[in-house]
Amino acid sequence: MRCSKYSANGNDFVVFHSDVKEDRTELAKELCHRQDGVGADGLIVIVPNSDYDFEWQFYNSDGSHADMCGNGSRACAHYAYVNNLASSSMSFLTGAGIIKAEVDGDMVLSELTPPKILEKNIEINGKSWWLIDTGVPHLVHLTENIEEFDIAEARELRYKYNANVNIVSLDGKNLKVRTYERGVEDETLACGTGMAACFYRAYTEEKVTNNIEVYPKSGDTLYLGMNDKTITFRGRVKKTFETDWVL
Ligand SMILES: N[C@H](CCC[C@H](N)C(=O)O)C(=O)O
Repeated sequence: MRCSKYSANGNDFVVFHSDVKEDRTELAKELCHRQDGVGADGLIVIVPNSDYDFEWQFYNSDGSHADMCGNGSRACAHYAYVNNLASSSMSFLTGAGIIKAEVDGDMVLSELTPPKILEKNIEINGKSWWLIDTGVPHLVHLTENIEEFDIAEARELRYKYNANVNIVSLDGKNLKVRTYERGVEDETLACGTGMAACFYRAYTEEKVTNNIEVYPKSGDTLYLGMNDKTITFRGRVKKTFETDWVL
């Protein structure tokens, strides 16, 4: 069975496809373990679907299921295309709904599900958070200093709101984002739905225009824009390893 490792701007995933949709919680924990396994932030398994190009199963590295993963959707689309599971333009079923993706070489664009502002102005310790759903829940705080990311505070908020936790700062007309990811239980080098939530808050508050660049912890460049009601998310993905692995 083909099994690939992808990095989507530092957010990394093990990806394979199977005819069988089954619980892979334990496999996700094993494969994602940084020392005893392949090492990744998540596991993506592509399975057949009668209505769309395919369906996916997404697991965080702790084995928890998540409905959506922005970076994972781009890695998954690239894997599906290069393994002839879909054409370069595809639609696939996730826990958050249908995701459309377009593969152009190593650049992949995902159209995320319509963002939803769940709560505004959650005042905690002098910070004002918005809770935004971009396929999974994200707390977003607009900061002056992106270097000041209090991981302990982020971890506390992650459990209190069962959400990923992001800080975002303006960088000219673009944005810098840092994310503490639920299910990885640490800061990751990039979080796609997190960048989308940060973009959506800044855009809603008219602090940025449409179609901007967003720079995650890895320093890579991602491109985000509003397309009527959905957020488009584009950037490079890199296949870092591949094996015809016997499961
Ligand atoms: N950890 C997230 C899922 C992965 C999100 C992130 N990797 C992305 O690129 O959107 C959660 O459990 O809500």
